[in-house]
Amino acid sequence: MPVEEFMAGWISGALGLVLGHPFDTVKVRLQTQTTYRGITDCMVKIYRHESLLGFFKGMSFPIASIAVVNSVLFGVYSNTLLALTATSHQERRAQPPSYTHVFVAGCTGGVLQAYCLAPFDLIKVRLQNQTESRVQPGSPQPRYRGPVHCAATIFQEEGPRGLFRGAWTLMLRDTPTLGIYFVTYEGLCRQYTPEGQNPSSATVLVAGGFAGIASWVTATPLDVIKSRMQMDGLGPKAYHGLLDCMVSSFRQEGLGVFFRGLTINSARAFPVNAVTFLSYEYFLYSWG
Ligand SMILES: C[N+](C)(C)CCCC[C@H](N)C(=O)O
Repeated sequence: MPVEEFMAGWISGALGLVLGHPFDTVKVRLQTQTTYRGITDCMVKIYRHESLLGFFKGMSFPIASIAVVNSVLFGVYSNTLLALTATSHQERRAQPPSYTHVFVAGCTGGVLQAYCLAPFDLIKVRLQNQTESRVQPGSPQPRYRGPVHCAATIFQEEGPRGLFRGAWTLMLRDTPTLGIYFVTYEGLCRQYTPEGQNPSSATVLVAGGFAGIASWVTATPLDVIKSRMQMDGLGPKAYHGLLDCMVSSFRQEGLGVFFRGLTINSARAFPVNAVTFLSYEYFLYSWG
């Protein structure tokens, strides 16, 4: 089984992740807390109260986990295509796979990566939602002192299954939307590349950026629900499940609730996925 795809997926994922994390923190706060009036207000408050560090809360764990998550996504995607079409990454430019195959391979990568991502994502969301200041002495201690402490506390307070809170919603969010991700990327690359050639760096950047946006736009409604389900383990339970969370969020906040974080998700998605695809293609090309 070709392993370069796994390696390239890992490194490119890490590069994209650091770039996008500040956007991600603002997004999670906007989705789960009601104290902010919008993106700018949220950014100003985080900066004033928690300094620049506030934007990077909860990042160390995703950096460690991206090794697993992104390499599973890209590795499974590429190897599923290999199984479906019998063409390796290098051969795929000359013999492009059908969009159905690309979609199926993307969904397969999506299911497996969601399973690996679930506990890491839960911890990230819990840490990002802690608003205690780290710089002011004498401010109250946050509930979780760091990722490992957070994992241990969830395990103790909510049981081993607690670590997979929101996992089902995460899988529903990621399976079709990662199919869309790869179809958009492939589609745009083919559109702007002469037949049989490799896409230029500019094409890869733009196609990757728009693939990220397309995937996040379609993922946002379930992303909101996912974040809420993940937070719903602290204190009395607010929701009976995925459907109940959707219905009661809609009743209380209207249709707009499903688009919370859409602007910031898209703004983050472009640079993150442009860099992810560019470095992925670059590594595969230079190792190939
Ligand atoms: C499927 N969903 C839209 C949730 C994620 C797709 C993009 C994955 C990328 N690592 C990123 O963080 O942007």
